[in-house]
Amino acid sequence: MNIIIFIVLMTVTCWLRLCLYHFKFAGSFSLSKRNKIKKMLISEVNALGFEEFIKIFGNVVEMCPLVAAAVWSNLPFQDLESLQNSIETFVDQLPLAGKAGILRCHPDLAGRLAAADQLTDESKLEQKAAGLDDLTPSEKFQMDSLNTRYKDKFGFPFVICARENKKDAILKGLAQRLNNDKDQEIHTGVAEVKKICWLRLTSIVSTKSSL
Ligand SMILES: NC(=O)N[C@H]1NC(=O)NC1=O
Repeated sequence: MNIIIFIVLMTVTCWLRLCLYHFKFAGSFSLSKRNKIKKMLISEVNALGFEEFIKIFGNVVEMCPLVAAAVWSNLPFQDLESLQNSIETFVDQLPLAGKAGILRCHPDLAGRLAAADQLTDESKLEQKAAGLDDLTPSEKFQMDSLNTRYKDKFGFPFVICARENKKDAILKGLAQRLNNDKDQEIHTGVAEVKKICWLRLTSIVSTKSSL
C-alpha cells in the first residue's frame, strides 16, 4: 500500500515539475525570441542605403513605397519623430487625388484579401489586434455591407487605425463616417494613415534613440 502511495506521489511530483519547467522555460524562450527582434537606432536608420531603407520602411504607409523613397532624401533624421514628420509633410503636400490614392492602397478591413490570406504582414497583425479575424457572421455581414456602401460613396476604402480600435468601434466608426463628405473623409482617412504609420515605425525603430 505504502509503495502505491509512494509511486502516486512520485508521479504527481514529476508531473508538477515538468509543468513548472515548461512554463518557466517556454515563457523565457518566447520572451528571448521577442527580444531578439531588436529595434533599430536612429543612427542605424541614417546609415541605410536607399534600397535597404525601402526594404525596411517601404510599407510604413501601406503599399506605398514611394513615400519611403521620397523621405530617404531627407536623411539624416534627428529622431523617430523627425522621420514621421518628414513622411507626414510629404503626404500633406500631395493633391487630394494623391491622398485618395494612398487610401486606395489600403485593403478593406476583414475583406477579400484578409479572407484569401493575402494581406501584408503589417495589416494582418493590425486587423488581428482589432479582432477582425474573429467576426461573427452578423458582424461580417455588417462589415461587408458598410465597406461596400463606403466605397460606392467615396471611391476609396474606409481606413482606420485598427491597432487603436476594436471591432465594435470600427463598425461604429464606419457607420458614422459614411455620413461625411468626400473631402472630410480624405482628411480623416489620411489622419488614420499617419497613426498607422507611426505605430509601424515604432515597431521598427526605438523611440528612445536620438542623435
Ligand atoms: N482599411 C484599413 O483601414 N486598413 C488598415 N488599417 C490598419 O490599421 N491596417 C490596415 O491595413
